[in-house]
Amino acid sequence: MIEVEALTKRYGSTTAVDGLTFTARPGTVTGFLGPNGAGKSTTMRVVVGLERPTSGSARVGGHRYADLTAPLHAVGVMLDARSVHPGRTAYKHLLAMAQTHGIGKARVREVIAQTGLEPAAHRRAGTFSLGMGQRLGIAGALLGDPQTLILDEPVNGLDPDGVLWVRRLVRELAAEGRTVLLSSHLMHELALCADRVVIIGRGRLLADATVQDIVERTERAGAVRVRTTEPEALARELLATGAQVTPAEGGALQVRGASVDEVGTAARRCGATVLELATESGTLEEAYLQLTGDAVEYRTADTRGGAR
Ligand SMILES: Nc1ncnc2c1ncn2[C@@H]1O[C@H](COP(=O)(O)OP(=O)(O)OP(=O)(O)O)[C@@H](O)[C@H]1O
Repeated sequence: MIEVEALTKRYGSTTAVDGLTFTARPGTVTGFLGPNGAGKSTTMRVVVGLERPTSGSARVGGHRYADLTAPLHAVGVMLDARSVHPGRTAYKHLLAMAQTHGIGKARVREVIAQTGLEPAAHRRAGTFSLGMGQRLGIAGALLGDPQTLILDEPVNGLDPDGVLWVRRLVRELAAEGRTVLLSSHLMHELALCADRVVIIGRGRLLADATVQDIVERTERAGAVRVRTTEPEALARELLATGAQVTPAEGGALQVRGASVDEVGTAARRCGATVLELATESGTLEEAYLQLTGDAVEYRTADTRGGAR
């Protein structure tokens, strides 16, 4: 369990984290999202004792990280996969970590096998690809068989096989009752592997809910999309029943305030042939973009030439 409570972290005049409260629970994969500079890394660094909070607190399994006597057994952390000494082999790196906690060589070999690093175990980490470095970082996080895992961008640099492997791994870890906090900018991937998401912007909480709840809050969710041979006639028919109708992509109509059945019946009344009819559902990416629209620190001009 990770409990972040009223956490604030300032660097001089920059407030990186601003009164943030959330809990990542056992048996759950919690996705941690936010635009660049939102304060995710700072929050994770405070949780694992690399930064002191300005105010508020962060606890792992009920303890401050600094009070943990054997941190590797309590929380497995992968914050920066490149932080490995480049001259050390994967095996030596993990063995050095293991020795700080009296963990045996058998466990080192176990996590090497679990993360698919066997063929590279005796190669220097400096020669590793980004994806192999990620696997080594995850191996280090798993070493102490911890109840809580914090993984910053674990799928970054992984090939499709690796992405699938991380997805299965985090699901398995949660199924074993562990707490997994996972940051990623890959919304589609997070939607597949996270149960809940915590979304922050400018250091503040924007949303803390299940993926399903968040997706249901999108502007598109619950609307009906209909494509017909007689869009004008159907629009008139629906407007007369009090529904709201707007033009949608591909000559379709987006309808609010009427169910699929009601739209189908209205089409029959006005003699329109229905070519397509479905309830729309949003995506985590849409929900994220809607929620963080005002909290993006670094904007890029969009493809139409204007700022979003
Ligand atoms: N050591 C530091 N000194 C000064 N400012 C910092 C420091 N670390 C982070 N910041 C600032 O705090 C804010 C939050 O940064 P943080 O790295 O936590 O964001 P993030 O959500 O992890 O971003 P990203 O997705 O880009 O990794 C940013 O404005 C950043 O510039």
